[in-house]
Amino acid sequence: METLERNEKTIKVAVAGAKGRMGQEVVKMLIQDPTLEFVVAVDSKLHGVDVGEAIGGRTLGVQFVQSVEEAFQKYQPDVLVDFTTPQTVFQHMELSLQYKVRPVIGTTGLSTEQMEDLTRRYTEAKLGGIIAPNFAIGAILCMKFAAMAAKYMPHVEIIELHHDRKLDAPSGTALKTAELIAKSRAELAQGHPQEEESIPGARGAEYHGFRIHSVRLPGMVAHQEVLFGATGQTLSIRHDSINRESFMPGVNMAIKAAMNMDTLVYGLENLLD
Ligand SMILES: NC(=O)C1=CN([C@@H]2O[C@H](COP(=O)(O)OP(=O)(O)OC[C@H]3O[C@@H](n4cnc5c(N)ncnc54)[C@H](OP(=O)(O)O)[C@@H]3O)[C@@H](O)[C@H]2O)C=CC1
Ligand SMILES: O=C(O)C1=N[C@H](C(=O)O)C[C@H](O)C1
Repeated sequence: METLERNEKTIKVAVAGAKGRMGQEVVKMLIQDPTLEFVVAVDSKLHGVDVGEAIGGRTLGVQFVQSVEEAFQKYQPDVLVDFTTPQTVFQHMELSLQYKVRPVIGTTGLSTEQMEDLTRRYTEAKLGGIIAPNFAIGAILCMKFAAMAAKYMPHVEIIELHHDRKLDAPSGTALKTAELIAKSRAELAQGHPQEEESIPGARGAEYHGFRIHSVRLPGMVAHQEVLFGATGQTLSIRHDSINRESFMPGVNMAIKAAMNMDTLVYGLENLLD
C-alpha cells in the first residue's frame, strides 16, 4: 500500500467535505505539496474508508472519520479546511475555536450575525483563520474592480451564475461584492420609482438599492458579471472559474498564512494586500 510520508515540520491539515466537489480538489492539492500534511478527512457516511480510494485515486493511508470533533481529538491538525454546507460550517468553526485548530473556510452561507460572532470570539482567543467566499484571484479582482467602478458609476446590478447543485443564493461571492459596492457608492435607489413586478422576483434580490440575480444551470461552474450603467455607456466586469482548480492556489496560500495570523479575517484580499 502506498502511503503519504509523514514529516513533523509540515502543517497538518484536516479536510471537512473531502468527498465533495471542492473537497476532492483540496485533497489533490494537499498531496502535491510536501510542506502540507493531509492527516484526516471528515465524512459521517464513509468513516474508516481510505480517502484516496473513496475519491477514485490511489490509496493514501488517510481515512475518513465521523465528525470534526473526532478528527481534532485523534489527529490534532493545525488547520481545518472546510468545504461543506451552510448548515454545518458554524458548528465546525465553534469546534475549531474550542480545539485551537486554525480554520480555512470556503463554505458559504454564514449569516452576517454568525460571522460577527465568530470574528469577535476568534479575536478574543487570538486564533488566526480565514473565511473566504471565493479563493480565486480573478474573483477577488472582480470584486475590487467593481467596488472601484461603483464610486463613479453607481447604477449597478450583479448577475452570478453557478452549477445547479449549489445550495445558497445569492453566492457568497456576490454578497461580498455587494457589500463592497454598497460601501463605495453613494446611497441610491435604482430603476423606475413606479416599477412593478408582474411575476414576483423578476427584478432579483434587492440589496441596498441595487439588484442581485442568481442563475443556476448544469454545465456552469462559478461565474459573476457586474454590470454598470450611465448615460450613453455601460461597463461589464466579468469573472469565470472554468474549473475548481482555479480556487486551489488561494486555498494553499490561506493554509500557510493562517499559521501566522492571530485574528479571523473575511476575504482572501486580506492576505494579498
Ligand atoms: N470559497 C470558495 O472559493 C468556494 C466555495 N465553495 C463553497 O464550498 C461549499 C461546498 O461546495 P461543493 O464542494 O460544491 O459542495 P458538495 O456538495 O460537492 O460538497 C460538500 C461536501 O460536504 C460534505 N458534508 C456535509 N455535511 C458535512 C459534515 N457535517 N461534515 C463533513 N462533511 C460534510 C458532503 O457530504 P454528503 O454529500 O455525504 O453530505 C459533501 O461531500 C459550498 O458552500 C460552496 O458555496 C465552492 C467553491 C469555491
Ligand atoms: O458553490 C460554488 O460552486 C461556489 N461557491 C462560492 C460562492 O458562493 O461564492 C464560490 C464560487 O462562486 C463557487
